[in-house]
Amino acid sequence: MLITLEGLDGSGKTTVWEALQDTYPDAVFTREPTDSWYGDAVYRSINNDDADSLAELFLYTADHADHLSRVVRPALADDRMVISDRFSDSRFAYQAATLEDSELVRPLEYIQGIHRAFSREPDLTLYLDVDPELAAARSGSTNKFEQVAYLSKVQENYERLLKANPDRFVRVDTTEPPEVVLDRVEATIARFVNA
Ligand SMILES: Nc1ncnc2c1ncn2[C@@H]1O[C@H](COP(=O)(O)OP(=O)(O)O)[C@@H](O)[C@H]1O
Ligand SMILES: Cc1cn([C@H]2C[C@H](O)[C@@H](COP(=O)(O)OP(=O)(O)O)O2)c(=O)[nH]c1=O
Repeated sequence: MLITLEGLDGSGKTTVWEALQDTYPDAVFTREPTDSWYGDAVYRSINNDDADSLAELFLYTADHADHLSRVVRPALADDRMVISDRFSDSRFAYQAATLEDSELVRPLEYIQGIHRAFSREPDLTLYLDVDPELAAARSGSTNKFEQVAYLSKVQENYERLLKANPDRFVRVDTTEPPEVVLDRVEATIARFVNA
């Protein structure tokens, strides 16, 4: 079973992901960008304000391909629960925003198409919902993606994904304190696992 955590920067994904490690000690905890050299390349691009957005999409996608074949698919083949802090939906939401004014006609659909050929859809995606202003304040706006205007576009893309996949996504309100958010996430996962 593949469970993913998605949301804007500062939505509290990593806080939840860390806490879940105590609740599910047998699960495989992983994340994108990964800690491989592909992930290092991605972080170099994140920290480069002049990075080409299309090149960046392919760096993130290369990291995802390696993540899938090296970590995710083997764990799922062993019947392990995999919990990933960000996954393909981050590309659909973020890179569709960076590529909005590019030569691509429908960036979100284009990026989904690339993934469809080789990727694996999560079974359950927890969307940690936060407005862009709070997200930027919580994340400290430390990189080029953490600005309110950009995060608003990313949020719109996430909303499109939620609308298109109502059975896979569960929205969690993150204006509540971290322990309440964690309770909601755990209850959702428990319902899903026991269904
Ligand atoms: N529910 C919450 N309410 C208030 N602050 C939170 C909440 N969840 C996380 N935070 C704080 O917001 C910041 C960003 O959280 P983090 O888990 O790193 O988010 P993300 O991984 O989505 O970027 C951290 O300082 C964290 O302590
Ligand atoms: C995985 C992924 C991340 N990102 C962005 C979101 C973040 O701004 C940045 C780094 O991700 P991450 O380390 O998860 O940041 P945070 O904990 O602040 O949410 O990379 C993409 O644009 N596309 C992607 O496919």
